[in-house]
Amino acid sequence: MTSAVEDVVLFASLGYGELRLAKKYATRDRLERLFQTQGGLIMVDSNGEEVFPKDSEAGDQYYDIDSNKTYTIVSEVDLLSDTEDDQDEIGDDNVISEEDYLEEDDEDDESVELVDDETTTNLDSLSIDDSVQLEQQVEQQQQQQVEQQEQHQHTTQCGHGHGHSHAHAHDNAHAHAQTEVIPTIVGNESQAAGVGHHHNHDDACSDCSYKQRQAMDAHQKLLRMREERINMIKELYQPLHKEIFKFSEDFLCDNLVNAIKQYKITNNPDDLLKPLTKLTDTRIYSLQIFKTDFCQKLLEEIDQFKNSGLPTARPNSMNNYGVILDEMGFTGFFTELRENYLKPFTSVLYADYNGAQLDSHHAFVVQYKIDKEKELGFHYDESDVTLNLCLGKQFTGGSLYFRGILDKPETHQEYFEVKHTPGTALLHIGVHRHGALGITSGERTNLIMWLRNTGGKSDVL
Ligand SMILES: O=C(O)CCC(=O)C(=O)O
Ligand SMILES: [Fe+2]
Repeated sequence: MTSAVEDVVLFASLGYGELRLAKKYATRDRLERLFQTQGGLIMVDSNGEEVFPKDSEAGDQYYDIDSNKTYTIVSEVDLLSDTEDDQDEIGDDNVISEEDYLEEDDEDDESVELVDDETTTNLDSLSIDDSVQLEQQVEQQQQQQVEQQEQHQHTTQCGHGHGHSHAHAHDNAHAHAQTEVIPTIVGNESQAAGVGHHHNHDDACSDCSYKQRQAMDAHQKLLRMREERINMIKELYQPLHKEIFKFSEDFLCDNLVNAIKQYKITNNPDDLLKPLTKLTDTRIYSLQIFKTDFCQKLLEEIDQFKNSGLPTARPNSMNNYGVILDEMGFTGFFTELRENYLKPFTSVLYADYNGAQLDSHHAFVVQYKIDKEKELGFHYDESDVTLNLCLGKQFTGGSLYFRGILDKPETHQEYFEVKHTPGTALLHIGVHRHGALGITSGERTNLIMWLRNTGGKSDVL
């Protein structure tokens, strides 16, 4: 079942995220389903040349592609319908511009206007009959992306690339400067496709503009893409530690479980909060959640999953090498953790940030390696409350830093650094602005849960 890591190919779609997938799974049929390319799929290599599938004896159509390279997947339907204007609209929610941000600061105005810095995709002149033109357009697109990435790296030195982070998000965290900086909101697929904040969007569809409907179509497509990945993983993944997929209280630290039990009897918040350490007045807390044995097994399971070559989407718009635990089959596990073991704490600590009304989560791991991605730029999360738990392995550096809560300007001068230690979790407000410093050796894997209130909407990405 395991395939060497070098068999993995990166498939980038225009506007619908990226997937890592082993070559052996990259059949035309599979890719059409994974990318929901209605009307046909066009694959283009990094030189802008179209790659055509070849029939195999078994009847599948494979591509002659190289491991560790990136190929762009284009849907013929998207080529026909996308326009530059539509793409301009996409990504509007992702970033706070410097001007707006400073204006907000100067005027002490709570409302932040969001503007678009996202790479725009100019596809309106494409015709599927004209493959030469297509190649040129995709090549141009790729070139633009490379340039944007370089620009981003020069301005932020955070090296995330892939056009989802933003050139305006200056990362001067290392300087510990007292000057104000601009965080990026880090989202997941919906952010990448520009349909972020859909859970706040009311359902008055008859009032929706054409562009809003398009964003909702994009959201539906992302949901179908996720469903395809989950189905494929369910069908083909062979777990290493089957037992950890089913939640058990035995995985949890005793004093966490005991505190919750005691609180249920006494209803005294002091009993509940005993296992927590308050780190700042801005409400960052640390606690132990899982026993070491569970953390170890989860790390091994993540390695097993990555080596399987099954489809792996980026866990958020800024980290390239993590995995989404929900897609691996852990949704039930984390729902139980959220409802029965985290919500008691978030209800008491973060009632003013929907802590008592959490009904959804996005659970994933971020990974940093010295020779790949070392750090995470300055941002805030697409969550109400975030849990950040260090699983391991061995590393130096990689501390998390916090610089005030987005909607509380009086806290913006904060600079607080926390060293990650395996087994320890942090709880913080989602819009508490933060980033991760570069690791200086080894490998770091953290489990992140973005905890949210969606108002009962189940189709949140
Ligand atoms: O690297 C970390 O520990 C932070 C990750 C994080 O902030 C995020 O994924 O939102
Ligand atoms: Fe974060």
